[in-house]
Amino acid sequence: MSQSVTTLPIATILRDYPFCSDFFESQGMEIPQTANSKTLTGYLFSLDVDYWEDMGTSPEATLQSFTAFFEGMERIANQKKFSVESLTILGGRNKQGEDENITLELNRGDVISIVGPTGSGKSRLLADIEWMARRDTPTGRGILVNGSDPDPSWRFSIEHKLVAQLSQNMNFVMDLTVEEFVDMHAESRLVPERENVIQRIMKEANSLAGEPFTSDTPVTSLSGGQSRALMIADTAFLSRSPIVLIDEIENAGIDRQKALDLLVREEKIVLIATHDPILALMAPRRIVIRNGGIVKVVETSTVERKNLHYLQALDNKMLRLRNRVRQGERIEDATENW
Ligand SMILES: Nc1ncnc2c1ncn2[C@@H]1O[C@H](COP(=O)(O)OP(=O)(O)OP(=O)(O)O)[C@@H](O)[C@H]1O
Repeated sequence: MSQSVTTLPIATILRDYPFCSDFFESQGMEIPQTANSKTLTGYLFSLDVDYWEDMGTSPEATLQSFTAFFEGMERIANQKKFSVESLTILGGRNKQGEDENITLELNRGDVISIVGPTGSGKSRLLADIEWMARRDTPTGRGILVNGSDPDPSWRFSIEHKLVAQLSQNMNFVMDLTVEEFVDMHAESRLVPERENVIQRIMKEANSLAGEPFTSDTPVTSLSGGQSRALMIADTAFLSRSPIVLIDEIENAGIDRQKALDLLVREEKIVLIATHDPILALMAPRRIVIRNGGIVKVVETSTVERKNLHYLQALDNKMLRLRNRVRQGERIEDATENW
């Protein structure tokens, strides 16, 4: 495919593969309008020796770099075709070396929380999934994708990046606005109609975050909750990874239910390690971990789901209390109406 592209007229290349203009720009090549009807190969070989001397390269080397660039971009575009229908966790051993004795299958659109005391092994389970464990981690667990052993090379492959991980600390170090950050990400994913996608991400991120932010906000000035909200919306719309691992979102002050709904709508498999009972009950199932091992999987019952709004009301009371303390108020009515 990429070989034949170089024999197409430049105008056709730029129309059908608009990302190619980035290649020419990065090479410092300004292609005049008059060359649009020439093939890329024809144009490059029509340039004189002085031009190539100035550029410090040759038409052959430029064609070779173009072909490598084009093939790389095509590979990225083709990632869409790999679909994960199921993820299976094959039990390993707990910290005492006892068998977990479990096989757990998750399907597209499933959300499952992971609960257990501090140090019990919640993050370890997420790490096993991210690493696509093949009985080669301290837990001895195995992970299957679509019922089969994933190829070990996927661990390092950008094309098969199956897992997106949202960790507790998201620190931006780039000097970019929110819009520039999302646009850069969308561009690297070859997303068509980037403007629309950016707007959707901004809208969803703002509906998740407590405090709104605009597209010209520098990413470095986002609060913890706002960056979390941005990354969740960004993951939902731009990440091709079908599996999303979340390590704690409870402290980020974002709308947890909306965050889950958004990821589910995009048909991701979502696993959330959490100490937050509300978040744990929002998921239809929860994995209970003790002493490094999965001890059971509990389905959220109808009663639990029904009672969720009581817990949320309690949580809102705590939030109001927190805000009052933050404002410097004295709290002497805590037993009455917070
Ligand atoms: N089955 C296991 N076998 C051996 N080591 C394990 C096992 N499970 C967990 N560990 C180890 O136990 C330690 C604590 O686990 P981990 O960090 O996953 O706990 P956690 O539940 O996420 O804790 P926290 O709630 O504090 O974040 C880690 O060093 C981890 O590698």
